[in-house]
This record gives sequence, structure tokens and C-alpha cells, in this order.
Amino acid sequence: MNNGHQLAVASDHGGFALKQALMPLLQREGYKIQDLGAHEFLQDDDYPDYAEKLAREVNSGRVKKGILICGSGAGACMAANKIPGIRASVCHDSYSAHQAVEHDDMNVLCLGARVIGLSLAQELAVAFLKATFRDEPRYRRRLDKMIEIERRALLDH
Ligand SMILES: O=C(CO)[C@H](O)[C@H](O)[C@H](O)COP(=O)(O)O
Repeated sequence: MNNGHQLAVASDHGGFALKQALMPLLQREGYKIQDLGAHEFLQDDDYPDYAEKLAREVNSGRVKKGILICGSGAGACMAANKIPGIRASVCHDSYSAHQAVEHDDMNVLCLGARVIGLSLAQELAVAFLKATFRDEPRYRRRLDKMIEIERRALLDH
């Protein structure tokens, strides 16, 4: 574990090129990144493997936020949200990328490399990373309700 990492990133083959291009841009802005793979382009790898790895890293508290990239962002998002403590969303506009943190405490941003380009991806990543949860009563109440849903669902099994 490296306590210096501020965020983790991961992608399947659909997001690999965008991940590789985005990481140095974020590093240049001062972010310390833990790259959870893929570490090389693998034509037929599967986004749930990377989503689970990154989601577990965020859920462990070793990193506070993660960025997952696949072709659409959707599959990786669905898989990440299976891990307790994860609030992942696909955001392809700047407002959602920060508002989902401020209101909903989103901790994983999912991007679709077949949908957006590098420049927008960088803008979205920075909006997400700079944003903090606004711990006001109504946002706290709704977040607590989400956490309670998760707790009840875990008790079902
Ligand atoms: O977009 C994705 C999931 O929502 C992922 O990138 C998938 O891996 C995508 O389906 C990949 O498709 P491919 O035909 O296997 O390249």
C-alpha cells in the first residue's frame, strides 16, 4: 500500500488508451495515481475484473476516489457498484462530475472511452477530484438512506 496515492485508475481494453493518455495529464496536475491495470493492451480482457479491483481499493479506504474507464463507462460502473461502499456513476458532463460528489458523495467516476475524448475526460476527472461532499442535512439524509439500502440488501443474504 502507498499512502501517497490520492486516486486509483483502471480500465479494460475499451478504456486502455484513454487511461494511458489521461494519467500523465493528471500527474502533471499533481495527482498521485495508483494504476490498477490493465498494464498493457489486452484485446479480450473483462471490465468486471478491473472494476472489482478498483472498487475494493476504494472501499478499503486506501484511496478515497477512483476513475474507471471502459468503452461506454456503463459496464464498469455497474460492476463497481456491486462492492459495498461504492457510489459509482458515469458522468460525461462537468456539472454531473462535481455535483455527484457534492450531493451524493460519488467515489468512483466512470468514463466511456468510446464516447468522449481526452480533453473532456481530463476536465471531468479534475472536476470529480476537486469536488468534496457538501455535508448539509439534506445531502447527509439522502446519503444515509443510500447507505441504509446497502445495509438492508446485505442482510438479505
Ligand atoms: O463498454 C464496456 C462495457 O460497458 C466495455 O468496454 C466492454 O468491454 C465492451 O463491451 C467491450 O466490447 P468489445 O467488443 O469486447 O471490445
